Amino acid sequence: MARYVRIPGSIALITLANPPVNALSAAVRRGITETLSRAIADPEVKAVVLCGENGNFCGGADIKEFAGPMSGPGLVPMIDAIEAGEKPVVAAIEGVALGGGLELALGCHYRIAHCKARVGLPEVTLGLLPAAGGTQRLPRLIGLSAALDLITTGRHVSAQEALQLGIVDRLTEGDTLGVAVEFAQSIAGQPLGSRRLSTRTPACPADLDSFLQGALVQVRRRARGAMAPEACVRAVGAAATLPYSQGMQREQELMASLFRSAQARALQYCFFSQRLVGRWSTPSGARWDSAEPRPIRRAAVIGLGTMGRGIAVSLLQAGIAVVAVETDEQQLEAGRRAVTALLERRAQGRGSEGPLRFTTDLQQLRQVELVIEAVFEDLAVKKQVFRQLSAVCPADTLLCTNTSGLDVEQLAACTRSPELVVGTHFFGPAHVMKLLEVVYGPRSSPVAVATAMHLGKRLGKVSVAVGNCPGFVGNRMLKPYLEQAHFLLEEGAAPEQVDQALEEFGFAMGVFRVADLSGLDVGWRVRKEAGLTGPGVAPGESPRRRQGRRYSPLPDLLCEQGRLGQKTGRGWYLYEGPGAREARPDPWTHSFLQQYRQQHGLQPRAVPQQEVLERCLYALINEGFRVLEDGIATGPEDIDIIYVFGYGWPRHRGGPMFHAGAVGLATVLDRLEHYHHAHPDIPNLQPSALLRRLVASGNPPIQKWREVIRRVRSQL
Ligand SMILES: CC/C=C/CC(=O)SCCNC(=O)CCNC(=O)[C@H](O)C(C)(C)COP(=O)(O)OP(=O)(O)OC[C@H]1O[C@@H](n2cnc3c(N)ncnc32)[C@H](O)[C@@H]1OP(=O)(O)O
Repeated sequence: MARYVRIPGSIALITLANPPVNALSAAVRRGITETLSRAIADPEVKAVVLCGENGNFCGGADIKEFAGPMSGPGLVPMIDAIEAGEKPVVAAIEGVALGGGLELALGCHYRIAHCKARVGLPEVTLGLLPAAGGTQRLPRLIGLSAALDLITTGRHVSAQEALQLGIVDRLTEGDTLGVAVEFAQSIAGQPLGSRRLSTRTPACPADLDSFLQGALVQVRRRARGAMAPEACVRAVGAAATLPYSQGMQREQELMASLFRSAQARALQYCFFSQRLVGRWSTPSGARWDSAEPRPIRRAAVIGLGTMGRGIAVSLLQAGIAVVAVETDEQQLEAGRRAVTALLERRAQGRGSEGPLRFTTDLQQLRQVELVIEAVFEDLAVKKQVFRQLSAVCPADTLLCTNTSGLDVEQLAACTRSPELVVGTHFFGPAHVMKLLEVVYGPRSSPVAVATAMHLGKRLGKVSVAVGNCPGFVGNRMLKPYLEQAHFLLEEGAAPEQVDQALEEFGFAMGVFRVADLSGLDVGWRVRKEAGLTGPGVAPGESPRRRQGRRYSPLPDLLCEQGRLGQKTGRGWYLYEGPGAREARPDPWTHSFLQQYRQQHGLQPRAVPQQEVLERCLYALINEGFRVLEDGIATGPEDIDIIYVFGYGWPRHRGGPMFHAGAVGLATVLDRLEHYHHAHPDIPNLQPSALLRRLVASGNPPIQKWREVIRRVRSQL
């Protein structure tokens, strides 16, 4: 679908028409090919302007087509034909020119962009590379170094940066199309020569080999195990060393190695899942398309600890006025300094922020439309805060709790309007991390859920609506994962061995390095409150059994030794000193584990890497199936997005539930049965009913799981 219009002054206008983003589907490619031939054949036409309908130039190739057989004209010959033509083609870029959309624009001889447009080659984020000449033309236009940055990160570039880099020739604040048409008239008949980017020689760094080597090291570090970034480096490297036609051949070969890869499938699944979670629904029938969010202009944050500070910054940056509340002047002052410093650090190049007020007086909340409570993670303290909030805030104020797993309904019960209470589980640092779990309680109203989900979007977060249970989705699933890691230490593994297996799988940090970073005392406090350790434990109870199941006291024992992680300079690992970050294996930990095993009569064994992965990951996945059975998450995509955006699950592996499907559900079931048989005292290894049902249903693709989930839920 591309429209063709002849406009006065010998200009042909070709408009891509495939809303919402004019993706280059087979029909659009056909449309461009045909209309371009028409323009070339028409002797009256002296120049062509290419634009997109609906305020968007083009969002790239149609990702939905990737799963099926490719049909219609290829992108490469289509773009080559534009570049090789004798009539100048001007791209008029509004909205976005991304991926194949930018490659199309690079095949044009001139590019004129609206000042609010964005361009980029985000193929790497889909497990691909820009294989319609992007890896060959962009370096020839802006130099190897800048092109490599854009292509390996996939970042979107503002129109201003695109102008500075030389990607676009001119910006306009007004009528992009009008400017492009006028420009096309002015250059009609001029020689095209080096406007054909394929004829240029790219500007390269002096020591090309070490530059490319350095780039490979960098991309490997950034996304461990991801194939596409490496392929991008190699393709861009080819632009520097080979003539254009051979570079294009290399680009095609590298693309062929990626196109049908499991990683590309996983990343494209993430793309669509990220959008799917926005179309939320709850068991009570509330839905994204029927519940109307309330506008939020003024909000309050209660508690200016680490999380509260980040939440306040996030709100302010979204242009929302914030009242920041602390209990006493000293804490308030500390909060004020921290928030101001964060805002200053992030100020450069950002838009205007909403006004900010600090107070210790809850009466100042009479005007706010939404409150986010971010006090200490203690139910009694939070209940007290909710009682106070309910007394001072207007009755229609939405009250949110930032908790990582406490019961939202118990807090709602402390208020006069329980239907206006939801959980907003931010991830730290809250102004950086992209995930927001929006937790609806049994009484949360559709408008409350819709407002929190909409707020998350305004804050630039990926929001996922989840049900109310201890730990919600993310932390609930984390528990069996952590538990397995501790059991593996008891059985003979070392922390660095477990971490290495997980890091080779793709996590940025293994479980023990993460624990040291976040502080071992966090979990210790939770376990004490749950009566698993400390004074709440019944006298005479075995240290390795709690509540009728296997328990590992290892992390408690470390805390009792004052080993709380990085902040104390020692945890599972040893650090240079308190606050230092480089983790070193600690002989103390090894001998502590040895003594522990001896004390409990445990015969250490060599734990294979595969067992580390299977037990940690499959225990987590198994809990994911239970989360689905219980209706806490609506579909596997919700879980996967939570894990990719909040828990460092490697994106190129799609998320835990996608990974289970990729490994094969029957395999996951088989391995869980095997491990449960070997460890009958670990209930988390017992395969869930849903997993069994999915296997019995013939291992359907993940997109079909929801049907089976509905059946299982209806029978429970
Ligand atoms: C032969 C192989 C060649 C590959 C080269 C390529 O071009 S690969 C594709 C490269 N392009 C991209 O990665 C861009 C992907 N899209 C986006 O980043 C964003 O969608 C956007 C264009 C920046 C627009 O963002 P916005 O927030 O405004 O909207 P949504 O993201 O919600 O998108 C609206 C709907 O459009 C669908 N969609 C977007 N891009 C594509 C695409 N390239 N192909 C197919 N569909 C696309 C998106 O899925 C949304 O659909 P819904 O059904 O409404 O969820």
